[in-house]
Amino acid sequence: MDTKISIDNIRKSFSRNGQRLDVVDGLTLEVRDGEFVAIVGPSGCGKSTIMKMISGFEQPDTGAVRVDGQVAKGPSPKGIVISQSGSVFPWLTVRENLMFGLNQGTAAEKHRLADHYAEMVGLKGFEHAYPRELSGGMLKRVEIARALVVKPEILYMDEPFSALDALMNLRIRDELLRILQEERHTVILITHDVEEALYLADRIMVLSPRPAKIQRSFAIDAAHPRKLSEPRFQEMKDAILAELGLTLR
Ligand SMILES: Nc1ncnc2c1ncn2[C@@H]1O[C@H](COP(=O)(O)OP(=O)(O)OP(=O)(O)O)[C@@H](O)[C@H]1O
Repeated sequence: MDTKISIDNIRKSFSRNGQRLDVVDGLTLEVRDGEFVAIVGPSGCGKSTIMKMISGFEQPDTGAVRVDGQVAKGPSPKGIVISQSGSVFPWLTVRENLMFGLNQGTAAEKHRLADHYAEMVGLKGFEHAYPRELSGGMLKRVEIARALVVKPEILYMDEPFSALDALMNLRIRDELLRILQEERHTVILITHDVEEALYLADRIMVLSPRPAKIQRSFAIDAAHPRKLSEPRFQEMKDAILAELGLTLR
């Protein structure tokens, strides 16, 4: 498979109270077209900063991020970010939210596309509902549908499910996998949830404490759905937690 995203030795520091804070310290990673890469790291190590640089919203001090071989100087139209905070407009219905990013086509075509993606994420029948009428899990589905409707080549997911309760989190993971089987996207997921990464990703990159760099990577050569209770996943989970400095007895 071809390289989709190439992250070449990126560094980032911030200045705080006149002091330099090194946040990312030489991160290098190649993501193949259609690959699902999860990045896990300890709290405050620089995960969101890394995601902002990869998605083009922040520029690295040195190094470069390339998408399809082109240096990313800003957010690429090829990718879309799904974050924890959410971006659903409360004053628009589900259908209107989904239509918002569509620039081409007639109103009827936009309706059809919006309703298709609403159905895909399990929101059929809620096209005319307002966000305040939806549960947290349904809102997250609107978020995912809003990202998918513009047919992005890359999904950048920054702790997208962390605000959901545990059960809804598990459901949404399965929906995401189902959608990715229907429409292949390249995905970068930032998470602190090792099981989420093990369940979803083709590869897991474990970050060091701040300043962040890749400490170790784990390839997961296993089909979906995955049963995380299997010994091989438990062993990998223990190894990842050990990398994060959490050794369980
Ligand atoms: N724009 C900024 N200016 C100054 N410092 C910043 C800026 N953005 C992030 N930082 C600092 O960089 C460090 C890493 O922040 P970042 O949000 O990337 O970490 P994180 O791993 O995503 O955190 P968390 O696990 O809590 O979500 C923190 O100490 C933060 O205060």
